[in-house]
Amino acid sequence: MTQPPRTITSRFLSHPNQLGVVAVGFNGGQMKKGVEAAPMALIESGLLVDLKEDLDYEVHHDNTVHYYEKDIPAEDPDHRGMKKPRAVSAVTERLSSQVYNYAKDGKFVLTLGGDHSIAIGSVSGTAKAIRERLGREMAVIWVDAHADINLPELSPSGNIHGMPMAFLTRLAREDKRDIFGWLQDEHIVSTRKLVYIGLRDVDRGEKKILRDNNIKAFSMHDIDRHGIGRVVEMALAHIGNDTPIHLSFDVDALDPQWAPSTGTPVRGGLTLREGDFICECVHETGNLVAMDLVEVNPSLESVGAAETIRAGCSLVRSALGDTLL
Ligand SMILES: NC(=[NH2+])NCCC[C@H](N)C(=O)O
Ligand SMILES: [Mn+2]
Ligand SMILES: [Mn+2]
Repeated sequence: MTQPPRTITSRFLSHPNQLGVVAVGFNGGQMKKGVEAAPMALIESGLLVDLKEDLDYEVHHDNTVHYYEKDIPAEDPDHRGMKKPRAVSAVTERLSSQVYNYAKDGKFVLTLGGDHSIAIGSVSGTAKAIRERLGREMAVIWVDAHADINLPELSPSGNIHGMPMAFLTRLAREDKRDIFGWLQDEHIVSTRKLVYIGLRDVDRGEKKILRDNNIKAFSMHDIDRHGIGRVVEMALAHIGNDTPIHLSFDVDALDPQWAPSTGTPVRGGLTLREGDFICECVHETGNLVAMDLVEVNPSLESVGAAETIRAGCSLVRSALGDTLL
């Protein structure tokens, strides 16, 4: 269906119709191969063409899926229980500057993962650009079955895709430059500006972190109790209407019925319609400046891969202003 041309507005972007896209084929934040193929699969299914042709975005993309082979060190022993810490650090450091380069011009930045460890790069890059450009702190809406805020020592798996929010808030810190020591003050997100939606598999240590730091979190229980409409309203009210938003969407927030092809599926999740609704509402604020879509793994559950890719495309389109009517 063709849509009437649309005026794209945003309080915090100088070029709200310009979209910088970074395709990140990285899987080193967890152990399952296949998640590196997601950006290609999403693009091949027509995502960027839709954004150009249906939604009128001017898409800036280097037509490359980045695998960062040259940045990945040969030697990468575990450190504080973290697996592949130098690889994740090097890749996210590079990604951070790629995202920053689009965001500093006032473009919207879309990062297609890859596993969720890449948010260390995308969120830090946006946060730095927003600070420089607007002198403001940015908020993060993290839609996920998981909180991804494990401290290295408390992580049950050692997989860094379960830790990005810990490094981004400085709850986890490391001085070695090649293990996230490159993260500076300008890259950091305040725990007050973080909101979760969709949680249902949170580790013991993470629950304590959420409680001790008073982090705003809406679980599936909250969604069952209040309905998705009220939950999104409360999440946005917590952030306030004067704050730029980075939306980090892990496809495993959706129920495996809608997104079976993902590395750590958890039953009892969002319907695709609820996921799209979250994205639509965040778009409607006019405050969204960046989005990640992560954890699509087309090689898992081969029957469900096309379904999962379609769900991912739908979430991105919704966040970028696609409407039903
Ligand atoms: N981005 C994700 N899918 N994260 C899953 C994390 C699972 C678990 N909490 C861990 O730390 O290992
Ligand atoms: Mn997850
Ligand atoms: Mn995640």
